[in-house]
Amino acid sequence: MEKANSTSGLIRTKSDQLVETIAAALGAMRSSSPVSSGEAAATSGGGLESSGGLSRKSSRRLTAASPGRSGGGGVGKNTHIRKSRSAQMKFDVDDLNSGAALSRASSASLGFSFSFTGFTVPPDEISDMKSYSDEEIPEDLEAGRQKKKLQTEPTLPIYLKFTDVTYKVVLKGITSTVERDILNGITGCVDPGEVLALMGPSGSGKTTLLSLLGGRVRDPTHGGSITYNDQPYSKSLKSRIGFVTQDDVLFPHLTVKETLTYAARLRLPRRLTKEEKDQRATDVIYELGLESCQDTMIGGSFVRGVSGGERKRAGKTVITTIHQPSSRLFLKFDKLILLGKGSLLYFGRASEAMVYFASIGCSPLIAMNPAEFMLDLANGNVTDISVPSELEDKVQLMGNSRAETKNGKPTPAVVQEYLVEAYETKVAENEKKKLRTPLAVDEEIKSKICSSKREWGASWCEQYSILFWRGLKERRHDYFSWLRITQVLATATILGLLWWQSGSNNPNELQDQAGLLFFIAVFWGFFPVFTAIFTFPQERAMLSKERAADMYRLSAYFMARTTSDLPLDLILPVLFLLVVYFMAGLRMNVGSFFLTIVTVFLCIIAAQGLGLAIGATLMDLKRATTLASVTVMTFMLAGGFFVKNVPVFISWLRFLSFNYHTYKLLLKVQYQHISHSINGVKIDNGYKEIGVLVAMVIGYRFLAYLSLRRMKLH
Ligand SMILES: Nc1ncnc2c1ncn2[C@@H]1O[C@H](COP(=O)(O)OP(=O)(O)OP(=O)(O)O)[C@@H](O)[C@H]1O
Repeated sequence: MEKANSTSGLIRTKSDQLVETIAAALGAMRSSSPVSSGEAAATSGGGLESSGGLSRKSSRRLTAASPGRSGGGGVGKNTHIRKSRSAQMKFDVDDLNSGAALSRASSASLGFSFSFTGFTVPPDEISDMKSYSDEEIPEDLEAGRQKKKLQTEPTLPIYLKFTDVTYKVVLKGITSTVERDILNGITGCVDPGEVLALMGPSGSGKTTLLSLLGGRVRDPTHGGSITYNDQPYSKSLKSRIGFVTQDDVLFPHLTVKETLTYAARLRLPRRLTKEEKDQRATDVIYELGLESCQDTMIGGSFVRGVSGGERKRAGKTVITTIHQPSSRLFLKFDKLILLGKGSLLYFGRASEAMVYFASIGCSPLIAMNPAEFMLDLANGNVTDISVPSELEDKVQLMGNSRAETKNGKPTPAVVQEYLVEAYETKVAENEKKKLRTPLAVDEEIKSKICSSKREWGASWCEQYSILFWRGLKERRHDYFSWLRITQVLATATILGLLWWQSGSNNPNELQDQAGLLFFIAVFWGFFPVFTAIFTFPQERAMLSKERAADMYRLSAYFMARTTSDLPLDLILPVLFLLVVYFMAGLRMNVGSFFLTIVTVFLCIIAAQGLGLAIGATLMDLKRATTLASVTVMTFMLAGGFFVKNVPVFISWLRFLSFNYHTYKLLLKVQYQHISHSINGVKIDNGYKEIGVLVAMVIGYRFLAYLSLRRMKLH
């Protein structure tokens, strides 16, 4: 009993925290302009949605709450599942202007038809949700204007059925391996225009079920059947499913408008023109009341959500997890699934749930919100709940044993057992029978689900260009980072002063200059590796989210991401060499200067390739930086400056070193007219070095691409 109480206590605490978070966010937003925890619009699960209510999330990683997860947590192997918690509330114009409405952009109003959403505990005082019919146009009463009705694409209706869904994880210990059942045969269905709420105590399996239904866990360990319009999951569904996760990732440096516009351009059907897509994004901004903050950057943290009512207007199929809805909100749900320890305690119309529990002898003894009542039941906490005579008999029969707790009430395990059994015997078979009846839907609708053809919102070139510009915009601050420019210029100046007007007239002077050239080869081989390492691990969550929704091809993303930094990669070494070259008095002719720039540029993009490959392969910054530092150091040592008489068995190492090839090329550019060998390094025609560097530029990138291809989407 104590356990049960503490669980519901936890839920209440979350609710309280949420109220505080929202209050704080609203307060902050009224006075500030940057979009932070409450002011922006989201594209999640790859789409956009307008809504009539406000949703908010209070972020919590599933891993934090769910013991027994391995690594970063998740379901099955390494699959990460995060969950969204948001609150639905009625908001006023003030809230809108302050950006409170930003959290309502989710997955579908740009025409996507299937949404899985996570909601959090909506505080009773503020939660309310109005459901709209397709014909209704929500009126912004306080602003005294009628909101423009959002134009949306015709929605493909999706009837989702799931029968006997089971899921287990294999927990590998040091000595033994145990299988743990997470879901034990869950059956239910949800139709277009309906909202199905998943409820249950923490750890009851809501997120796991949500992820399975959303096609996010393609794991052979799940059993039972999940069909969409009577068809199994297919790739074509990817772009039709919006999946709003707890810590939805967005680019913090993009503005609200940019975020929505890029999402619209990538996700809306190809038959729409760019202008029409942009217009749709603008409509969503107005619909959400985000006009005042459309040009504000999203910032670090962000809240989002969706309104079930608005989704209904779009005819979408919605599944959401929710912890503790208010009575009013609870009654707005069409269907409800109540889970307890992975078992189904109730599936059916939300409005009939109380009647069902009364029919099996469980009713509240005090006035209680239905959601609270059901969570207490699912937790096995029957303190204020009447229990059927069967259970009472059990307590009496067993005295102080298994069935009884201190105050004469059955234990949570017994309550749970009773509820599962009651559902199995009274309802389950009937529901399964209903689900076996084939749907009376058009063959065309069915075939759309079956099609394994993916529908891209834009051609490869368009995807490339959208992602290229999005990348440039997102990183515009890094791009013109004065810190980076100062770092490069300061290093260049110090080098220029140390090698001030150095000559190449005698071996000593040559030796000195060779030292400078080697440093240049090391400097421009070192930094690019370490900056490139961050590229993919940092964007992993975004990439994973957008790829799971089939927003673009990986190759388009990869090309855009690896080329959008190139202009800066050229600007910085040019600035550097302009300072060093002339201060140090290197070979004064245009050709040599130009070739030096080209050589350094080749070195940079080869080194970047290595960084990208390491980052993409390991996807873990700590491990990646460790590996990179060892590699870069090895390449530097094998670079031909520090040690000349390398033992034969290890001499091959220098051919892997971009520092070595760059150094050789720089020596050639400077001294080919003076000598055939400088400082122990032979000067030849340089083709081999160029060839090797070009091979590194391409080869490392190819490796990075392959690693990304293998990356699991979640
Ligand atoms: N990959 C996994 N390895 C081990 N245990 C797992 C794994 N995935 C889920 N579980 C366990 O399965 C149970 C159900 O997890 P799930 O996240 O689906 O619950 P939930 O109802 O969404 O919980 P919450 O409301 O706290 O987010 C938890 O006890 C969790 O620890």
